[in-house]
This record gives sequence, C-alpha cells and structure tokens, in this order.
Amino acid sequence: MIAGMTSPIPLAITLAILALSLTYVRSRMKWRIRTRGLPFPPGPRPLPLIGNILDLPRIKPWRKYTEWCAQYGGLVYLQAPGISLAIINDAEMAVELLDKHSAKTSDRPQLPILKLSGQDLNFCFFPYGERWRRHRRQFWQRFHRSAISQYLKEQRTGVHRLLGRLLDSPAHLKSNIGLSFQGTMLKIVYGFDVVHENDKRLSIASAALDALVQSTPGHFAVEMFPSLRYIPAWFPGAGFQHTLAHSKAATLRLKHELFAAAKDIADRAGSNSCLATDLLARAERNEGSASTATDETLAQEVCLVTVEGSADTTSWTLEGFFLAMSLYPDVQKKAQKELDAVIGPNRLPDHDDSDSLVYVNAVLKECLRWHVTAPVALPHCAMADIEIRGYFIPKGTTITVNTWQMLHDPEVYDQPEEFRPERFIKDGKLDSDVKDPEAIAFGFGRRICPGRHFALASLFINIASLLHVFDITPPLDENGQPIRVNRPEDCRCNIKPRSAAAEALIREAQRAADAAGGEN
Ligand code: HEM
Repeated sequence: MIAGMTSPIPLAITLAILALSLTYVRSRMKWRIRTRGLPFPPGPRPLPLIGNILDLPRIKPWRKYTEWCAQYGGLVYLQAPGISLAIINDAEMAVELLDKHSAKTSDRPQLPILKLSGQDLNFCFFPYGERWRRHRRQFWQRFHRSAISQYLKEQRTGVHRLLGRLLDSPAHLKSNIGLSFQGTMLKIVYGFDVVHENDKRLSIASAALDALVQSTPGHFAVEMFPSLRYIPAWFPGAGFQHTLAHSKAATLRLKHELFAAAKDIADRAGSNSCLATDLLARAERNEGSASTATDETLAQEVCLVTVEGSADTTSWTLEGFFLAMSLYPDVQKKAQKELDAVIGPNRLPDHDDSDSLVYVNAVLKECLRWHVTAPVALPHCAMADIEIRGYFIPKGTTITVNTWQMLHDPEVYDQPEEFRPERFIKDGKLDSDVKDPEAIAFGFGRRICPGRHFALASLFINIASLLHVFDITPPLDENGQPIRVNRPEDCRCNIKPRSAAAEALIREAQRAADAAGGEN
C-alpha cells in the first residue's frame, strides 16, 4: 500500500457505522415524536430480545394478572417479539380506556386460530368495521332491553322443564342445566322444541360449543408463532391442525344445518316463528338488491353467534349459583323466606315479580361477582396509538380485561371471597352506591355483551324458580356425610323439593311446559 493513502475498508466500516447511527437516531426521534416522550405503562421488566415472553401466563392468567395488579397497579404492560399486551385491572381504568377511548379500542386481535377453527364466522371475534356493525345491529335489534320480552315465555318453559328434570335426576345437574339453556336457545333461534338429550340437533349445537371452548386462545403454539399455521396436518407435532379443522367443521354444521332445518320446518308447516325465519324474511325483503346472498349469510351467522354466545355463559353462572347455595345455607333460607312472602305456595315466580324480590336480585348480582363466568373478558385491540394517564399504548396492542380482579377487589367488595348478597342491599333496597357487577361482568365500550338483558332475565327466572321449590345442600359421600366442594368447576350438590306442595307445583308446571312446547 502507498504511504499516506487511507484504506477503503475502514472507510466503508466508518460509513456503515455512521449510517446505522443515523438510522438509529432517526428512529429514536420518530418514536419520541410518536410517543411524545411518554413511557409504556408499568409491568414486569422485559428481557433483551425475548421481552416478557417467559412472563406470559397460559393457565388461569387472571391469577398472575392480579399479582401484577398489586405490584404495578390498574394498568400493566408487557411486550415480546410480535406481542404488545395491556392488562386492565380496575373498573375505572376499563371505563376510561374502553368506553371513553372506544373509537380507538373496539377492535379484536386477529389470531390465525380464528380462521383455522371457523370462529371467524362469529361476530364476537370480528375486526371492528362495517361487517361487525351489520351483524351486531341485527343482533341488537332483537336483544335490546325491550326486545327481549318476546323470549320470556320460552325462558319460563325452559326453567319449568329444568325443575321437572331436576326432580327426576338431580345428580345430573350439569347436563340438565346445559340441556335447559341450549334447548331454550334452539327454540328461540331455530324454532325447534328439543326435549331429549339425544336429540341430533342438540348434539350439533353442543359440538359447536365444545369447538368454541377448544378454540379459545391459550391452547396452541400457533397463537404465539403464526407461521406454524402453514405446517401440514400430517407433520409430526401438527395435531393442532386436526383439532382446529374438527372445530371448524362443527361450527359450519351449526351454521348451515340448523338454519336449513328451521327453513324446512317453515316450508312444511307454513310458518316457524323464530330468529332464523325473522332474519330470513328481512333478507327476502331485500331481494333484488345486490346484498341478498350476503343477507342470508348474515342471518345464518347471527343465529350461530346467538347459540354460541349464550349457552355456556349463562350455564356457568347458574352452576356457580348451585355451588354458592350449597355452601351458604343462610343465604338460601333468606331468599326462600322472601319468595314465600312475595310469591306464596300456590304458584312459581315470574319475570314480573323481579321488582318485589330484592334479596333474590342481590343473590343474582352476587352470582355474577363471586364465580366470575368470564374472568378474563374477550380481548380488545388498539386501532390507534393511545395516551392514557401519562402512558403510551401503541396501535395493535391487545387489551385484556381482568374481570376477576375487578369483581374481587377488596377495596370495592369487602371480603370478596365470601358469597354475601347483603353487600348490595341498604334499607331494604338495592344500594346504588355499591358497584354493580353487571357493569363489569359483561365487558365495556362498543363491544359490551349485547346479550346481557337476555342473560339477566334468564338468570333471574332460573334462580327465583329453583330457590322457590328446591332445597340445595352439599353433596353426600357414600356414608351419607356432606362433602365440602368449593371449586367453581365442581357444582355437585344435593337437590330436594322443599315440600310435597313444591313437588306438585313442579309437576304441574312441567306438564304445562311440555304441552306448550309443540312437536318440532
Ligand atoms: C352471564 C352471561 C354472560 C356473560 C357474563 C357475558 C359476558 C360477555 C363478555 C365479557 C363479552 C365481551 C365484552 C367486551 O368485549 O368488552 C361478551 C360479548 C358477547 N356476548 Fe355475552 N355474556 C353473557 C351472556 C350472553 C348471551 C345470553 C348472549 C346471547 C344471547 C351473549 C352474546 C354475546 C355476543 C354476541 C358478544 C360479542 C359482542 C361483540 O363482540 O360485539 N352473551 N359477553
């Protein structure tokens, strides 16, 4: 090399370092402008490269979220490659982020598992936008507060049949509850009268519900590593493809077969008054317009979501009610005393009795709070960057609501592990100063549960009727000794009619319900 001449290699390295430094500084400046210098909300410290991937809980995540709540407060943030997660632990924060900022927080995360499992047909999981809006509007028109009066008769029929079945086979509590709620929903949605548990239409609905549970996030590696969705089903370790394909087939069967069967009944009998034919009539009124084909699809999918959204949620809440009654006999006696005074021995409760049954209503609120049906609600997703209470949440962040913590916050509900309906009552009336679990359990913002009025009416008539005629006590072991069950998953209990008069009332109501049910 000639003396005095600089080597081109170090020059190239210097230029590369300069370019990299400039790019880094530019991206830092852009980020600073974007975040306006605000930090992410607090949370567990991320590791280099992998972030918080090892912190993310997969089983009963609300437990870990609640620990973090104690450490970091009402809003916790985690990040990992491809993951940005905000966890809301307090109700005020949820209102602020999901109600007040709803224009930015009403999306749902779009995981590949939704398409693979067929849940992309269920508007619970739709991205925010016109398609979601059309489905939700059709649903809401039929399930808002005043609209649900049209379903109360079917709810009563379902409860009266449940009372009869519990008299015959009290040991099969879970399946009797499932049959009752699914049967009522199939009648409302498709016009079928499902009486027996081996009814094929019931198994189609049950299979789709099982599929929905199986496809909920938290089960499959493909959620973390989306590219795994391209692995063929025959590849070792790709068993998830079979499971999800099976789920998809079950969902499609519910969507198409039960809808076609409802149409078939209407064609044969000349009419079939139900949600499916109501939505179909709307689709036919639009005949000639370009949207007819999509309107029928919309009708099928609204029916699907009504069956899928309703059955397990209300069943789980009622299972929690049975557990609570077997563990808290004083609560049960107090509710029965109120029912005896208001309803008397000669009839069963009705929806119209609700205003006079303050304690029963408090039991219902406590059921929503104590044994939370959706401890972690369906996630929302940020559609834009958000600034909240001095923190920055980037667009695309998954926003999870820790409902369990909100309903078990000792600052709000004294001794939250205790089942105590009295907490909601003051001077013989429901106390509006106590946070109503209804304002939390059904979610927040534009995605708040649109089936909540139906669910509350259904839970009220179930709880009031069951308490009026049955005594619920802990299950007995083989020696006749009470077993103390206290896991929410296990609602075994002993169910006996309160008196011979109560038994007669059940039989009479069951006969009337079967006679009213029809032959479909
Ligand atoms: C105790 C019973 C129920 C509970 C605790 C419950 C709870 C919830 C929650 C937490 C959400 C998510 C809200 C959010 O994203 O912030 C939701 C959504 C939904 N629920 Fe319910 N639900 C119940 C009963 C029902 C019933 C009976 C129906 C149908 C008749 C229903 C239909 C739906 C639908 C369609 C959505 C999706 C809303 C959307 O994404 O726009 N739910 N529910």
